[in-house]
Amino acid sequence: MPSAISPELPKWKRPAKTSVALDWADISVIDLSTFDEPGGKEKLAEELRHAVQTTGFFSVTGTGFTDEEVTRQYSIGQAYFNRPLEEKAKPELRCDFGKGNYFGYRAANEKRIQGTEVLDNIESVNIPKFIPQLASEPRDSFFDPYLSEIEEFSRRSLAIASKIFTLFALILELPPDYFSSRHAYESKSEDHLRYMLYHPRPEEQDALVQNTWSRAHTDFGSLTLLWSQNVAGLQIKTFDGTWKYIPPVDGGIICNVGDALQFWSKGYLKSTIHRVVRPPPDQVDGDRLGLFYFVRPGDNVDIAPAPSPLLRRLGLITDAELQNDRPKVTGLQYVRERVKNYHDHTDYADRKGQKFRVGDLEIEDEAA
Ligand SMILES: O=C(O)CCC(=O)C(=O)O
Ligand SMILES: [Fe+2]
Repeated sequence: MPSAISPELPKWKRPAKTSVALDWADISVIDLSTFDEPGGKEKLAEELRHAVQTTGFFSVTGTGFTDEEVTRQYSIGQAYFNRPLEEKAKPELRCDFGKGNYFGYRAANEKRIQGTEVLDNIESVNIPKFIPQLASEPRDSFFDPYLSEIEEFSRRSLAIASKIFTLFALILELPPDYFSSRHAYESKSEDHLRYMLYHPRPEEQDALVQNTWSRAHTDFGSLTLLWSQNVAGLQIKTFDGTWKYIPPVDGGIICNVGDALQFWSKGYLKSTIHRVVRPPPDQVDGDRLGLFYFVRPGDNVDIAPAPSPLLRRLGLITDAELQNDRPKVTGLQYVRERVKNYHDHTDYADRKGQKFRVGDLEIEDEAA
C-alpha cells in the first residue's frame, strides 16, 4: 500500500531553454482559470475553435497544477528510468504490443528505424487509470510508494481534459457532456499517464534517419496532454506544410486533438501531424524526459460521427450517415488495433501513405 508520506527523491532539474533561434509555431494559450466564470466557457470555446482551426495544437494554463507538483512527477519518472534495465524490462511489466496493449514498459534500443541499423532511442512507461477494472494491468512496484500522488495527478489530468472536451462539445453545439461522458475516469479505457525518455544518439546515427526521434504521426486517441518542456524537438506540420517547433509555454500543458476526436467531428477538429527530431546543439547532450496524459476513448464507446448541428449545417455529416446501422467500432477495438499496427514490428519503418482499416475507419499510420 502507498505510504501516507511519500519518500524523498532526487529533484529533477528542468533543462534550460535553447538559445538557438528555431522556427517556432504560434501556439494559442487557453487560460482555463476563467472556465467557471459567467460566459467563461463560451469565450474559451471561441478561442479554442480558432486554435484548432489554425495549428491544431494549443496550450492550456490555469490548470491548477503547481510547478512543484509537475516537477515531482518528472522526479518520479527520472528515478524510475534510472533503474537497471533488467528491473524495468521484466516480461510481466512490458507492453504487450502483440495484443495492442500499451500499458507498461517499452524499452529503447529494441527496434530499428527506417530499415537502418539505427535503434529506437525512446523508453516509456504507461500507467493506467486507477480503477478496479485495470488493477491487473502491468504496474512496476517501483511506483508503489508514490501511488497516491500519481493517482491524484492522473485524476486531475483527466479533469483538465474534461474541461477541454466540454469546450469541444460547445463548439460542435452538442450537449456539454457529449465527449466528457465518453471519457469518464471510472469507465474502463486505454488512457494512461506516461513518463517518456529520449536518449541522445550520436550525430552520425541521427543523420542516417533524417534526425528522426519519433516519426511523423497523429495521436491515436481523443486528446493528448503534454506538459510543456524546454528541450526543443517536437514539431508540428502546419496547414501550409511547413514544420514548426512547439515552443515552451511556462506553466502550460500542450494539448492536441487525436484521431478519435477527428473521427467524431468528421475532420472539423483536426489531429495535427507531428514528429520529434534531434534537439538543437545546446540541448542535445542530455536526456529528454517528457510527461503526458493520453486520453483514449472509453472501451465501449462507439467511434462514430457525432450528431452535431454545426457539422450538419457545414455538410460534413448527413442524416443518412447518422442513421447508418454500421457495425460499431468500439474505443477498445480501435485503440488496440492502432497500437498493434504501429508498435508490433521490429522496425519503425517508413510507412508513409500506407493505410489500414478498423471497421469503417480508414487510418494512415505514418502521416506523409
Ligand atoms: O515527445 C514529444 O514531445 C511528443 C511525443 C509524441 O508525439 C507521442 O508520444 O505521441
Ligand atoms: Fe504524438
